[in-house]
This record gives sequence, structure tokens and C-alpha cells, in this order.
Amino acid sequence: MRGPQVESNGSQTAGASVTKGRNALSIRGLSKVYPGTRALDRVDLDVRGGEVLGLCGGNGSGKSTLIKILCGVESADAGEVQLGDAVIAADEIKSQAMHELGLRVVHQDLAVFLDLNVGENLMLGAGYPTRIGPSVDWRSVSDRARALIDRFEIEATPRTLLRDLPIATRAQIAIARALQDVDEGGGLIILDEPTASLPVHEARILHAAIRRLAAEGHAVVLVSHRLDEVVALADHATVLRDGRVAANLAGDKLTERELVHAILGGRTEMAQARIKVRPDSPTVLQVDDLSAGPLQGINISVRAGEILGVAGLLGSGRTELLRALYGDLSIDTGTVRINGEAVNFTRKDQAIAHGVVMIPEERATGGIFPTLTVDENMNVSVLRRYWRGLFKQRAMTRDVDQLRDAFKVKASSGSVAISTLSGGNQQKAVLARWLRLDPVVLLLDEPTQGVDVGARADIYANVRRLTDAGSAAIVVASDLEELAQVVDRAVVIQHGVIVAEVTGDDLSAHSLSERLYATDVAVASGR
Ligand SMILES: Nc1ncnc2c1ncn2[C@@H]1O[C@H](COP(=O)(O)OP(=O)(O)OP(=O)(O)O)[C@@H](O)[C@H]1O
Repeated sequence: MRGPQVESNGSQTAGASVTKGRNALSIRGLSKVYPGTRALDRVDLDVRGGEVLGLCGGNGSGKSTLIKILCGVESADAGEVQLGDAVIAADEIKSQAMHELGLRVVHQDLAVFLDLNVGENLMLGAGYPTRIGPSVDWRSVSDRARALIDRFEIEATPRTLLRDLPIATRAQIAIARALQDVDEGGGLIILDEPTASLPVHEARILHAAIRRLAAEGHAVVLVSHRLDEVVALADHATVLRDGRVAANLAGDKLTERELVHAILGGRTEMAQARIKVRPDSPTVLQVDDLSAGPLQGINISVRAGEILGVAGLLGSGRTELLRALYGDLSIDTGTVRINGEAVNFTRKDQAIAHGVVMIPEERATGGIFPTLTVDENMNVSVLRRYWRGLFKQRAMTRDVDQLRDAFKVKASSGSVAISTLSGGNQQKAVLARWLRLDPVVLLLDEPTQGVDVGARADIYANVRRLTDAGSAAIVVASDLEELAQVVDRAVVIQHGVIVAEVTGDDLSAHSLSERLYATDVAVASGR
């Protein structure tokens, strides 16, 4: 272990009191009530140095609340937390004290700066080394960055711009930045859905990094809805349900099946049946030779009743395809037809008026209106429906109540701010808003990011209900298992070009990922 160092910002190296193999974190009786919601109810949890603990649970089960309390962002009502040797009453947790004890949290949004380079991003966590006077010692920035790059085995140089790195590498930089002033193996790091937006091969990079953290002796708490990765990485898992510990699973009990069982409790997981779309089913969406932004020569057609999947790496043009169809990215050449009618949307409202809606990946910026209530968020798409001379408030309230139930939006009432809902429940509310329009073409970009295993099935069941009624849907998802399970047919997009189509019995995560990477080689070699 390295000894304590005085950083340029004067703080001392943390983590001395969290020792490998000993209890890194013990939580006892943690409780928290929000108005109308018992978010945590006498929760106990333990993780030791050198271990990965999976923290699982459905949307709204209390995971984020637990993390916020540990960070001192929210105050608890009751409970006790032991971090290393320090025992703290949960209602007295202060963020600075927890930081000094070696607690670090890396959130899904990573909080890295894409237009700064690796060295600059890393130094943002510890303060820039300075020479005499106020000038930054750039040589030291570079040397320290290189040392961290080596220590965390990151494939980048100090001068690489974050924008040019894969997201998994950006996540490694966020982790390195968080842990740089913690003794090697002396920290407790909480990773909050670090792989939620990563395709399989990038998630693997991060998995290896997480294993190395534990092997060094850090205690890792991994919050994830990807149950396969929890099984692969975690030594044990604590499952929350409705704010309570529903199960502690370890050894041969730590399986996807047991996790699903604990997460869902009495709820059942719905299997998604692939529908055989009839060949005489009319074409709803026809795209010919479309070029827009990075996209070139795109040809697709989607029939009534069909869900088309789009598999592609980040930056492949998969999101731009949806945006081009939604009037959010201007089309350079080519034609788009909806039910036979040629359209050229230059604004989203034109698309919506034609029954084309898109649910974007960025829920916080493109999906919710954070200052509005849950019901207002679900009603914005249909307000005009209720103006019939007078505004039919009662009818709107009745309908939105039913909608909340149908989409299983978990909220103490429809009149709380949507920002107080858990991430997955926000997503369900956004989906309800758009599906109630009965769109002709539904475009979904990563619709289940941050959504629990039960709600995922609910979401796709709602999409399927829509397509069964004659609409068409296009789904972009990084999770190829999920994509293969829920769509009828999939195209693989690479560098703005569709390079493969996968149908029928051939449609599996394996075949999709094979084509994703095989074609990558083909495109890279200029074929
Ligand atoms: N500021 C708040 N005010 C009121 N209720 C809140 C607030 N924050 C969280 N809640 C409620 O507390 C419960 C637990 O939410 P939390 O965000 O901890 O769930 P989660 O397990 O992190 O879910 P997800 O997987 O969807 O992110 C939810 O019912 C949520 O609506």
C-alpha cells in the first residue's frame, strides 16, 4: 500500500480504515420514508473488502435511496452504518466524512467531460498540480495521469479526448478518477448501473475492470438490472423489494432465476412470444435509399404487426436512424413512406401528427418534464382530446389513473413531481404518454435502460399490444439478448450502413453479435 500523500488540494489519501478482507461496509436497520412512500424499511447489508456485492431490486425498490443516504445526499430516518472501523448513526451521515473513509460512487452518467482529455478528466478529481504561482504543472498532470492509466489498465493516453474513447473506457476513467486518492485496495466503491448503456463487448471491458478492483481488495457494490452480469461478477447479492431486503443470495443460490424470483416476488415474468408477421400484412413504414447524417443508403420496410430490431454499436448511426424518421435529423436523400404516403418531416410535431412517435434514450433531457407531475407528464400528449367546449378534467383524471395502473407506474400519487420517481418508473410514465396516442410507427431507443426485469416484460407487452393492433415498431437496444427475444426481425447497422438482416430461427443474441463484429471488420477493411 502507498502511504498517505498530501495532494495539491491539501486532502489526505483516504481509505486507511477499510482493510482488505474485513468488513468494509455494514448497514443495520436503515429506514427512510418519503411523503407517501416507505423507500427503505430496516435494511441490513454487508460487504467486505475484496468482494463484489450485487445490489438488485425492481424499479422503486430503494437502491438509489440507499446510495443517496450513504453519500450524505439524503438523510435517513433510522439505522446505523459501519464503514471500516467507523460507526455512524445513519441520520448523521455527512458526505465529506464518508469520502474521507474511502466511499466513492460512480453514477451511470459518469460525469466525465467529453471535450477534455484523459489527463484533465483525471485531475478534476484530485485538483491540478501547480508550479509556483497559479500555473498548472502540465508535466505532472501527464505523469500522474499515466500512472493512473497504468494502475487501472486503461487503454488510452493522457492526451486522448474522452469523446474519442468507447464508453466503457470513459467509465474506467471515472472509476480511476474516483479512486485515485484511495489506498490501493482500501476503498468502497459503488457502481450505479455502470453498464446500462454498454453493448456486450464494452460491458466485458468494464467487467474485467470491476474484477481487478475486487482483486486489489476494494469492496465493490454493483447496482445493476443486468442479472447475468450480477451472477457473473458478484460474490453475493442483496435484493431489495419495496424497500425491504427480499433476499441475500450467495453461492449456488446466486442465479438469474433466484434473482428474478426475489426481485419480482409474487409478480410473474411475462414471456415474450415472437409473432409470425403475415406476409400479406401491409407495409406501414417504407424507407428507400435514405441518407441522413451518418446514414447512407438505408432501405427498410416494416409491416403492420411487426417489431423491427436495430443492432449497432454506439456511434453506428442506430439512434440517427430513428431521429431521421422522427423529423429530428434532416434527410439528405431518399424517401420515407408511412402507409404509402411519402413524408419528409423537418420537425418532430409533424412526425407526431402523422402518428410517428419516438421515445429517446436520454430520459432526463428528452423524455420527462422534470418539474411537472407524473400525471401531467402522461397527459401532455393528449390534452387536446379533453377540450370539448369545456375542459373535461374528470375524464382526463379517470383515464390517467387507469393508465398509471396499466403501465404499473409506481408513485404514491399522480400528483407528485415525476422527478421523485425511480428511473424505471419515469421510463414507464414516458412510455405511457406516447403509447396512449396509438402511434402508427413507434420508435424506441433503449426503452428498457434502467428498467427492472418485470417492467421490461410489461413494456414490451405494451409495445406488442400496439403492433398487434396494426402498428409497426422499431427498437434500438444494446442488450442483444433482449433484442433477439422481443423483435420479429433485426437489422445490423455499422458505420451508417445496414450490413445484415437476421430473421426467423437465426435471430439470436449470438448471431446478432457475430454479425455486429464480423461486419465491423468488413467495413473497417473497406469492403
Ligand atoms: N425525493 C423523493 N420524494 C418522494 N419519493 C421519492 C423520492 N425519491 C425516491 N422516492 C420514492 O422512493 C422509492 C424508492 O426509489 P429509488 O429511487 O430508491 O428506487 P430504485 O430502486 O433506485 O429504482 P430504479 O431501479 O428505478 O432506479 C420510490 O417509490 C420513489 O418514488
